[in-house]
Amino acid sequence: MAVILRTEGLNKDYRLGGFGRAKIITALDDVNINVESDRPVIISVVGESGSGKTTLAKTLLRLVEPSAGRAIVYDKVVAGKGAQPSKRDFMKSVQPIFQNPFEAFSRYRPVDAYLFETADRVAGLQAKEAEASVDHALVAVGLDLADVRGKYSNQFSGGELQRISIARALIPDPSLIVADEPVSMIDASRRMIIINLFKRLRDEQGRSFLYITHDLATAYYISDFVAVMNKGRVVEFGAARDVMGNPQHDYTRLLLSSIPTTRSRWRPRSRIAG
Ligand SMILES: Nc1ncnc2c1ncn2[C@@H]1O[C@H](COP(=O)(O)OP(=O)(O)OP(=O)(O)O)[C@@H](O)[C@H]1O
Repeated sequence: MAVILRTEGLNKDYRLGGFGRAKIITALDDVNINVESDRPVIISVVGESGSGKTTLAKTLLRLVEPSAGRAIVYDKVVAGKGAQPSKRDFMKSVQPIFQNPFEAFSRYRPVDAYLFETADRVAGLQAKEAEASVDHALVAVGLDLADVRGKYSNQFSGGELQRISIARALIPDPSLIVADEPVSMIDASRRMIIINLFKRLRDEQGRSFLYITHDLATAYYISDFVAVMNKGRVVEFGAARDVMGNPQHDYTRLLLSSIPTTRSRWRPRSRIAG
């Protein structure tokens, strides 16, 4: 079994204010998560605003350096002491999807230019391979190169643009995709297209996901594992059916009680390792 994601004593302190008036904000406080599996998984991180979810995502994406501890993705230390892969190797194995697809693409540059740039600079593909890889990635998200070539971000809906972001993330053939609130800016009617796409990419392409969300309903629906964060700490972590079906922590119960209608419809996936 591979260690798909493990964090060991992960800590992140932000220092605010000048000398003498400095205030320390502990965004991650001894975060320990361990997911070992022989199949790809979707791990959701839920918690209210300010609980540290984005800081965890940024740490795994190497956008912030942890103050202590380390993170392991697919058996490699990717953040903290002893981080192994070079930047390019790292970007091939862990790719991001961000909240606002309109911020990911400038309106003055055709979106396919971003895809070809990723194929060249991150995946290291030659022109012909790049063309095939970009098209393949777009087909995986329900589009193709002919739909996208030469068009600008304002010619797409938020949902389409987020699917193009996902295609971009697929081009380097990553093992883990870190998706920070990927549907919160998308029209409610189109959210499930993205959520179902994550499931399909897990099952058909073997990608694992870290899905960061406020939305417990979609977390219920797609997760194999769930981490519940509160004030920088992971207060509950485990197989989704355990955390959501039999929460042990008061904070998890509080979160769950805020969505009673969805909870009553939730059913665990039978193949979750337990
Ligand atoms: N660059 C920063 N400098 C200082 N404090 C920060 C910085 N980034 C985050 N924080 C603080 O760290 C804590 C955790 O923030 P974080 O964005 O990780 O939470 P979150 O759970 O993702 O919240 P949200 O759901 O609102 O995005 C908060 O108190 C936040 O104000």
